[in-house]
Amino acid sequence: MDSFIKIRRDLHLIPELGFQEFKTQAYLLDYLSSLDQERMVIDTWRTGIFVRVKGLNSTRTIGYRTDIDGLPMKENTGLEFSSIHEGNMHACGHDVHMSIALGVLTNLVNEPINDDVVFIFQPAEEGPGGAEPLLKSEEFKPFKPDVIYGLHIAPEYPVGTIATKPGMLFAHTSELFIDFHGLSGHAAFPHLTNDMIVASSHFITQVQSVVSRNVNPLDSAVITIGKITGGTVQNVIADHVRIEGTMRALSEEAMLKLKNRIESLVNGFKESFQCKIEVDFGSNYYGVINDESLTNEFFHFAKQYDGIEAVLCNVAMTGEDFGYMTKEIPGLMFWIGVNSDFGLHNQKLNPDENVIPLMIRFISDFMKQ
Ligand SMILES: CC(=O)N[C@@H](CCC[C@H](N)C(=O)O)C(=O)O
Repeated sequence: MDSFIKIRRDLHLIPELGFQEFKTQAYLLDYLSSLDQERMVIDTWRTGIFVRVKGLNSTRTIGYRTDIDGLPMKENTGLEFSSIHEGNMHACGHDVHMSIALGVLTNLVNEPINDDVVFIFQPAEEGPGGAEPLLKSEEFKPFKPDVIYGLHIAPEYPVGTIATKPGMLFAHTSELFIDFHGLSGHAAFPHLTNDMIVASSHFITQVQSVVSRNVNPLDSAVITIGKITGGTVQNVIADHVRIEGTMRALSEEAMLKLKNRIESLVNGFKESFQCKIEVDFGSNYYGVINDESLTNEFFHFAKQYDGIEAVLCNVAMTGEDFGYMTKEIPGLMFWIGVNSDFGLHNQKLNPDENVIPLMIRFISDFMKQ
């Protein structure tokens, strides 16, 4: 088996949530210790790692970022190397991202190019967001690159396809947590209680009209509620419901509109349901905006590369805190096809591992050119 497919499987076994990637960090550091130390400068930041691979005659520093965290989801792939961390899964491909990063890094240590290349193993992409604090950290300062690249697996494309576009690739995002507090009591005496299941259900229905009625139809946005918790038993009225979701928008104005409308809806609901409601917008990611000239140069290279099909894609409503990096540093993110019947954040996501050696070769060659 290809050694980087083996690494992907090892990492797939041990998915960890944001800022708890201790075993993952230890695994990565252990692998790095097996390479020629003369060529590398390594530092850690929380559960992340920075590695500078020294070039032969460097005039600039190229950055390459991979995310390293998993999701709080139970895996259902049936794979022999399924997660041994019950309730956590690499369901967004960060195991594949890491193994590709290690492969490219290894190639550049063994066959250095002129420029320095900084590899960023970034924690907490799925939440609460590692990129923003990482960029502000003291540890990052000596590693800051002049340009930055990152990739993301795309289940819907075949292996060998690369998709990206200049300008906005991923949306602005904001998490959404809302707690409804009422009064519990006997199911038979609703008039003596304040039922938060009824209040929150109305809210969930009404919040959908924010996108359809308040956002300019030419300016896309999404509000998704992914989790509801509340109540204790079928015949007790619930005094607390928590809804958890995420909002996506293609402009900062539209995101502000979503937040303002939610605040006003909440104020109305407090009045109409006579309850206490707390809103928390959690972590917010800036949209991923690809640098035009880096994208064109990359596209030009990919178009003539044997075994790669480069396609222009549409902007996606996915979020990525790589957006904080492209805000500060000219950068490019691209999708890589992994041909899975099940999509991102699905319990059965099963990327085709042939993408790993192919992308290691392609990205190493891109850096070498
Ligand atoms: C690529 C991808 O799937 N990213 C995540 C980022 C989540 C950000 C945050 N936790 C949120 O839910 O808003 C995504 O869900 O798009």
